[in-house]
Order: sequence, then structure tokens, then C-alpha cells
Amino acid sequence: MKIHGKHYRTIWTRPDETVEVIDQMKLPHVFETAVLKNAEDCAVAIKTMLVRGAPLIGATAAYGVAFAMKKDPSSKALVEAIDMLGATRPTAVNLRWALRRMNSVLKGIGHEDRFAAAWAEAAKICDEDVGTCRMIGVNAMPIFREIAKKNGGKLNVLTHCNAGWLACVDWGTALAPMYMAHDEGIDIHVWVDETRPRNQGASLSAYELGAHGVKHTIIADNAGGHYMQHGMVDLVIVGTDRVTRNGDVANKIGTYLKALAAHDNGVPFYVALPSSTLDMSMAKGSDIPIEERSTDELLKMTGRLPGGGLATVEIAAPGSPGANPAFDVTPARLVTSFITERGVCAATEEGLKGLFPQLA
Ligand SMILES: CSC[C@H]1O[C@H](OP(=O)(O)O)[C@H](O)[C@@H]1O
Repeated sequence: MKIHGKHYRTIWTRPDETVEVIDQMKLPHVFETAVLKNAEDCAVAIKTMLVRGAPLIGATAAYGVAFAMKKDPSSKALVEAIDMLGATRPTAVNLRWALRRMNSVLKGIGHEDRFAAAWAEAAKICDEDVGTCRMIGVNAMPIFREIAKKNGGKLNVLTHCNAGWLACVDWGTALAPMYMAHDEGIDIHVWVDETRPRNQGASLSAYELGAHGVKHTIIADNAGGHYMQHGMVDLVIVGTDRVTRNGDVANKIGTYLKALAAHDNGVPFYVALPSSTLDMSMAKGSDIPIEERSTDELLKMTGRLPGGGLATVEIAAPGSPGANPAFDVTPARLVTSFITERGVCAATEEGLKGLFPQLA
């Protein structure tokens, strides 16, 4: 998408066979990129959330495997790289999906061809993600148009966390239809959950939507139910990090509470789901490993000082312990529909198999 008047993807290769990414830990205050030069750089970027978002995590890990093959194309090195990258974050299945895909491409070819093949496959994963996300937007538009038409051309959407182009390679999943609706002339407004503790909503979704000129309002995570109770939310759409065979949805912590509020107020709750985030090997949501992150993310906050520059301050009672699960699981019964690159389906095994028979 376009920022600062220039078209960006979130990850791109450089002539010196390195990879450049946007440093998302510094946004929205500072726009800086970071150059990844080896598999370890990719692992650290994923673990620290310099890059984040299920599809972008997978793409970054794919280039991590390519770097590993450049250094040592042996099968032992391939296994070690996959293990190292796979250990960075447990919840987003895209990481495992990308690593499995890289392994299946590389294990059957000669060592001398592995780097070139890995570099090409990582690029293919990125290009496919752009097309997948665009199609999620396209497939969401009939829903957006229908609801907007009922509201005289206006549409109030609530979203949680960041499932925009910054979470993917381009377009985004949940935010893709927001851009398309805006560009089509629908009077769309987005309630942006700040999304504590990492504030991906206030820092990243608001940054994206503002850059595209989409009307939006940042709200406290705890305010979403209030707006739904007062008829100010026409639909909720979120991204996901893993959907299991029965349609349960892992997504950023707090998503489950939004789904409950939406259900209680008769607000449709959609999940934008690329097939790379579908885990048909896992039966149900309670099987999904939930990442526990440092309580520093909860008990401290980073922001911009009045004179510029970033600073991190403590915001909690000194010495009080914290707990910081990064995701929760929304049961399929609370999901109105999945919106995928192949169309829209019910949040059921049957619905998913209907769109993705090859994954059955
Ligand atoms: C389109 S994937 C976006 C998904 O990933 C985010 O998690 P994180 O920022 O921790 O990588 C969040 O769950 C988003 O919905």
C-alpha cells in the first residue's frame, strides 16, 4: 500500500541478496526499515515483533530458510533452520505452513540448487499472499456493499489488532475490504481497537487507515461493546492467526470478547481467513498453543516524547506481577462467516472443506 506517497510492500529483496522489512516496533512514530542478512536476523525479527502478523511471519521465515541454505545447503542445516525459525512464535500457523512448504520444495533437490530454489519459493509465497489478500477484499465487498446500502451508503466497521497490509505482504486481510470500500466511495468509518498491550490497532491500523484517508476512530479495547450496544457498529471484521478444522479462531487477545459483544448485540462478526492460516490438522481451538509474551509489554509503554524520540515508561504499580497471553480463541459458534480468497463460508468444517477440498 501507499505511504509517504510511495508504494510499499512490507518485505522485499535487495540486489545484495538481503531482505528489507519495515521496522514495525518503531511505527507509527518513526518509519524505518531493517535489513535482514541471515536466518538469525529473520528469527529475531519475528520473535521481537519487528515484523508481525501471521502472513508476514510466514514470509519472513521463508527467507530465513533461504538464508540458511545460502550458508549451508545440507539437510542438517535445513532441519536446524526450520527448528530455529519454528520456535520463534507458537500460535500463527502461517509460520509452520511456510516452513513446511519450504521443506517440501527443498528436501528433494540437490544441495547446489537449494539456495536459488529457496529464494524463489520465498518470493512466490510473498507474491501469492498479495493476490490472496486482494481476493479476500474482493470477496468481502458484497457484504460491505449490502450493509452499507441498508445504511444509506454509510458503514461503521470495528476491527481488533492489525490485520492490514502491515500484517501481510500487501493489502492485508481484514483491512483489505476497508480500502476497497473507501476507494469505491462507500462512506466507511472504522472503530479501531487500540489493542493492548502492544497497541497494534492504535499504532498500526490507525497508521495504515490514516495514510489511505479512511475515516477511523481509535477506541479503548473496553469500549467496543458499548458502541455495539448503541447501534454504532454495523459489522466486526478481524484477522486470524490460526483457524482449526472445526472453525475455532485464534486471534489477538481480546478478539473473543469482541465476538461475545457482537453476538449479544446481533452484530455480524467476520473473520478474514487466508488459506495459509487454516490448520485442518488441528481439530479444535483449545489445541492451539497460546503465546505468552513478556510482561514488560503489559507493564511498560513506549511512546514519543514531546521533543521527539521514543521512550519507554512503566505504567503499573512497581513490583506487581503481570500476565500477558498474546492470543485467545473465539469459538466457531460466534463467527458469522469466514471470508477467504476463495469466497465466503460458514465457520464449520463442512464450510471450510467446501472452499478448500484439497485441505480436507
Ligand atoms: C492477518 S494476520 C494479523 C494477526 O496477527 C496479529 O498478531 P501479532 O501482531 O501478534 O503478530 C493479530 O493477531 C492479527 O489479527
